[in-house]
Amino acid sequence: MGTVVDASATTNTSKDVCQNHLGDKKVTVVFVLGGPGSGKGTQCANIVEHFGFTHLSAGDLLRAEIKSGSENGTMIQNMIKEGKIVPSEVTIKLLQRAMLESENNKFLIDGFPRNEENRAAFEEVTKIVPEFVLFFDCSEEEMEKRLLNRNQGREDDNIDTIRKRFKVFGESSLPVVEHYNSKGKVKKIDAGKPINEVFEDVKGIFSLLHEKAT
Ligand SMILES: Nc1ncnc2c1ncn2[C@@H]1O[C@H](COP(=O)(O)OP(=O)(O)OP(=O)(O)O)[C@@H](O)[C@H]1O
Ligand SMILES: Nc1ccn([C@@H]2O[C@H](COP(=O)(O)O)[C@@H](O)[C@H]2O)c(=O)n1
Ligand SMILES: [Mg+2]
Repeated sequence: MGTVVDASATTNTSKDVCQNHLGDKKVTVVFVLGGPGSGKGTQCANIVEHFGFTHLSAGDLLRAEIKSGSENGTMIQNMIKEGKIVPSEVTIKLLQRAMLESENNKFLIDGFPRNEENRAAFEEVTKIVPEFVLFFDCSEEEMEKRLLNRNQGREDDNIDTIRKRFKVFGESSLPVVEHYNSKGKVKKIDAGKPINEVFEDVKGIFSLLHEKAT
């Protein structure tokens, strides 16, 4: 997907790791953003394995909430089928609970914030500042191909919903990436390459973070 994110403005030169507090623990948060099918979940699994982060996918947490029989389940299911963004208070509660229940203090938050409301509400409620935003840049053509071949039984992996998700991504999620880019927080990755090549680039970024933290 063509974006206006300027790769030259993506390097965070700060030597300090952001110190955020959640309850009584210090936490490091990396937001993982990118279009539907850009490979966020795939690369998060690799980062977990190599760098000891805990992966929290907002979409997975919402799907688990549907399965749990929650009172919000039907509303969430309808929003996901339409490719729409669930109200922030619901998603933020799920993310906060997952972080508090985890024994880890390093989190990859995948697929969040997805719009300006998500971003502002998370900042307001948690006061957490992301260390950086990992942004997977991929063409719609490639993402569509990947989603139609994913075969995980997701109700939103059909061509009608996929088109709606692309529209929401362009209209609501890319502006969030732009917001963080204007603050020098975005690390953009070419996600159109094969999985192992994408991970080589991702590794470079997380190795630097690891060095900064030690
Ligand atoms: N670099 C890649 N090259 C080819 N296929 C890939 C690549 N990365 C991921 N895939 C495949 O594409 C599909 C989508 O990947 P993944 O689930 O990681 O995307 P995602 O960004 O998390 O999508 P969503 O936003 O819909 O959750 C999966 O079937 C995955 O195996
Ligand atoms: N912050 C978010 C994240 C996701 N959703 C909804 O879930 C769908 C699937 O998300 P994936 O990241 O797993 O692709 C997404 O299309 C939204 O309907 C949300 O509302 N808010
Ligand atoms: Mg995913």
